[in-house]
Amino acid sequence: MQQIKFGTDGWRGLIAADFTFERLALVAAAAAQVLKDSYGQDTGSNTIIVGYDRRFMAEDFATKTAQVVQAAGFDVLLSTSYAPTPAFSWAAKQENALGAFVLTASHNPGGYLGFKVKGAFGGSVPEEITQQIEAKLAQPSVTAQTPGKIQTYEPWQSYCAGLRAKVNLDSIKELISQGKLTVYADVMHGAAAGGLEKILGMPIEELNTSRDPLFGGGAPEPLPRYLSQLFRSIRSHRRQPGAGLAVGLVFDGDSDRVAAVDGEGNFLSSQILIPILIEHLAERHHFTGEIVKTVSGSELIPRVAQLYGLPVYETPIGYKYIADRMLSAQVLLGGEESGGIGYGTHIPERDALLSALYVLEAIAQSQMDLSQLYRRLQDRTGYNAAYDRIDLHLSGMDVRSRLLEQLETQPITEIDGNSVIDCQTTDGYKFRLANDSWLLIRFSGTEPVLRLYCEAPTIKQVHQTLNWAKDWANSV
Ligand SMILES: O=P(O)(O)OC[C@H]1O[C@H](O)[C@H](O)[C@@H](O)[C@@H]1O
Repeated sequence: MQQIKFGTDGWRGLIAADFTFERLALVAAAAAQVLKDSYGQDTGSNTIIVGYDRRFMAEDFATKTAQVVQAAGFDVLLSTSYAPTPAFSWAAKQENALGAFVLTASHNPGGYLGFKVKGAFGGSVPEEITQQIEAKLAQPSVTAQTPGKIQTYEPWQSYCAGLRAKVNLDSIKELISQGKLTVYADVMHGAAAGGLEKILGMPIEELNTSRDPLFGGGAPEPLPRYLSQLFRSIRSHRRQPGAGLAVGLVFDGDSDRVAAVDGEGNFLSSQILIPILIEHLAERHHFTGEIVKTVSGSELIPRVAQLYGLPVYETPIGYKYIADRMLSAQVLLGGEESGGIGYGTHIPERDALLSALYVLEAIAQSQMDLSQLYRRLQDRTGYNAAYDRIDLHLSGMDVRSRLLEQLETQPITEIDGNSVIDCQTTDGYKFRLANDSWLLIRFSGTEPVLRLYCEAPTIKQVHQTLNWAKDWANSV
């Protein structure tokens, strides 16, 4: 059995092996107490929201959580259905609660469940708080003399109303109802199911809608290898005579990560969506504020920010760092490579449905396909680059130590024949190369993998550099 440890966002574990009712009870009781100590004074609240996604027995684990939290003397608002994680972060803030516990393992495969802790401010709690929770696990749980109350909570209504208020839905709905735009939403069997239709109030083409706790044998992660049905749908749309614009929007298992497929059938990760969204929000909404990116974010992000005179702030990888910045500075948008994008107009939290709505608004108001919007940005900035990432599975912690030692003691000065001109160590090792490219070598904080990220002028160069890095890692 693995030790209970909070990773980049929450505690995750294999159902029945690590993630059991018994261990969940310990974590929930400790986390409730820590939320009270951290946010009790400011909120004057004694309430915790408990939400869940569509994973195997997620609602049962949520009910167990609610019972434990109630027994510890807290009032609970227990969700009446699955909903996106950001809906529960939103609820924590709207209901002036101490925070929210969300039973979700996000984009991980079906064998996993997890416990995310959101604070009263409406986002993931910082590391100090998860460390306090871990420290409390060793102490015996307190049972209050007077248990709290459990009430039910409908999570969609307030959340959808909040999102509707942020976008011009009419322009989107008009285009859809005139047959000029077809919207495909791949909800990957996850918690975004039904979301866009609820917000738009009209049918769209939703894929992988059914609840499938095994996620079709894959994982609910917005990566091209899991999106074959979406690619097929867009291809067959293109073959229809007089087909209008089309877009595929992709949501991970708990709807905090987003990706898209353009009308030409190209996959657009958040590396491309973030620049498109910055342009849209700065150009058409006239929003200002800082752009927050992580070290793995595309170089196109600062180039587009520069077009609008927007300052850029860079953090290590993990949305918690972006959320922290959103709490202390005026941020327009904070986004990361893995698909999480959040907005200063909303909560300090990634929100895939809001991102999808802004993408739809950009298409509706420009009447352009995402591929055209991307190409135009490349022209405007003069920056054309390709990007990819590979994850290498590590056989054990000793491999990790060996690689780290190698990186520290034998600095890399040349990569596949290109000299290294700079090495940044904010998070992992980021090498800038003489041929206008960069390679980031970094250990994941959530899985036993070494991540290799690369951006270079052509996809061929990207793959050459990644192959070099793979060989380097395998040779150590
Ligand atoms: O690369 P990793 O350390 O595995 O992190 C990958 C991702 O994990 C979680 O989903 C975090 O909430 C994200 O902020 C982070 O980007």
